[in-house]
Amino acid sequence: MNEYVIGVDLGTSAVKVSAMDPEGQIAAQESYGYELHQPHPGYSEQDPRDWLYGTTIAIDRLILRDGLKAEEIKGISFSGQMHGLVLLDENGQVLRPAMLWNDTRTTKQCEEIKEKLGDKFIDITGNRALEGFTLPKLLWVKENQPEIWAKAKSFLLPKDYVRFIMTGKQAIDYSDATGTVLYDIKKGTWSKEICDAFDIPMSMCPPLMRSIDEAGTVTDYYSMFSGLKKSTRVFGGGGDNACGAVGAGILQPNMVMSSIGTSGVVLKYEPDANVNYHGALQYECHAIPDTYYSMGVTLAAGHSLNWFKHTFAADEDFTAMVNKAAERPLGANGLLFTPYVVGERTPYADADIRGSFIGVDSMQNKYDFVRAVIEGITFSFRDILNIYDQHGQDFDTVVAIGGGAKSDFWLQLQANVFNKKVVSLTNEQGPGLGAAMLAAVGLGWYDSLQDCAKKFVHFGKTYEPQADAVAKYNDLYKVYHQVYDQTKGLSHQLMKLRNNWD
Ligand SMILES: Nc1ncnc2c1ncn2[C@@H]1O[C@H](COP(=O)(O)OP(=O)(O)O)[C@@H](O)[C@H]1O
Ligand SMILES: O=C(CO)[C@@H](O)[C@H](O)COP(=O)(O)O
Repeated sequence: MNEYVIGVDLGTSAVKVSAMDPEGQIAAQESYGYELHQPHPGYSEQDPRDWLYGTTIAIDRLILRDGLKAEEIKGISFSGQMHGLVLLDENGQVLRPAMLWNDTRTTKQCEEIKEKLGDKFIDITGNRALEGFTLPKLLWVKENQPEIWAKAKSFLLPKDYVRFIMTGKQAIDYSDATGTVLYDIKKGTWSKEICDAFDIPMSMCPPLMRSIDEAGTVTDYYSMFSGLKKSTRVFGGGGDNACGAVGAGILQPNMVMSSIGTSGVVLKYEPDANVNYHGALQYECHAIPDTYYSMGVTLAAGHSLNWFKHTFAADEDFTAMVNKAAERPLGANGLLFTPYVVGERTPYADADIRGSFIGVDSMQNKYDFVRAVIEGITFSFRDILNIYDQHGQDFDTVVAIGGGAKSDFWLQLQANVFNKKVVSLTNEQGPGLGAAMLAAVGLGWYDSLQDCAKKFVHFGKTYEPQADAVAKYNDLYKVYHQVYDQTKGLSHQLMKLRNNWD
């Protein structure tokens, strides 16, 4: 009989499920998309039931369309969009739409946290309080929706909610727990000091577990409507960036990951909890037991390109559009784009900054704009790489993952903008591969994630920096780097007007 694990990648635009065999071969993949709701500037919400239905339909398709037998599915694990708040009542019912990682309505709550705990907050959590994180969202609900807060008994993060419905048990893994900023990264427990400071009952924080540990098996109820066997073992899983790093083989400090999904991430493996970036980068527990990672986040990486396409090139094929942009000259005929279309996180934690096109010229065409968007997103990653440089962190290889790594042109562009060797993966599935690896190790198919990576992770093409392009991008980046400071005041004024007129 064949045996498979399923990696569920619960992303922002869609859920993708990948069935893998013990040799690391993909047996089948399915996905299911869902809506993102942005009812006001800064708001970003999804209905947790959409994640549940999407995941169940995608798994069903593995069985019904792709011919996997339910009894062959031995284990499931998850990669989830991080930080999103799913608030539950005493019966485990969802109390309001989930507030997502790119929801930036919580600036006031972040300031309150900073005022109350200052640098101590960074010492405890390894992070600054930023709008996207879970604690500020809890405080926002407490302040603005007291009738909902009164009913709230626990919270979960997105993938934990899906796992809860599958297994009937509430839990959160360490990698996602760090992203709540309610977690003491050095002690490895929920922080009583932070819960007490903001009057969050510790009983709301779910039990903690390791990413490779078993959370339970499939309940009668979920088995009945999903078609999965009750014996299928369900493992903790991790935040999407931790899983992305596992699936990209980022298992040692000389490698970094660059991920272009809805968000953009530059991530570095860290062996212990003591490296101090003073909150300039996020610091999180890894999905690999007892290790960590640091990262910087561009809030709208793929999202900027998606926005542009939906708004100005809705009928075009994505790949064809990117290929036409590749034919435009380097620097897009003098057009520069900053990808702050939903605000920014790293290096500028600024919910009110907005994007700009600088250098618009009547001789440019649509594909110059596409090229400028792609170049601008990549420059925002260089802003993050600068922080590593400033802290004396060196590395030689960038492993590229995410939707953006589907394009040869964008991979070469990354090598040229970063002036580093960029490596792609042969089976680019993003964090879903990492999630499947967590289940494979949880089942005991491998002793460790490092062992599993030898079979599951395959590096593909290498993109070397091209000297001429590197020099030109260095010059362009110097201009890009000034745009934030020079547009900040204007963006803030516009946001104020918008809010007043709302
Ligand atoms: N063919 C392509 N070439 C370049 N970029 C692409 C291509 N297809 C998708 N993308 C980008 O990848 C992003 C989706 O990446 P993905 O890793 O699937 O996101 P998420 O996990 O956040 O849902 C899209 O926002 C889009 O900008
Ligand atoms: O907020 C973060 C990391 O801190 C994001 O990376 C989210 O985890 C969402 O990721 P994608 O949907 O882009 O994969």
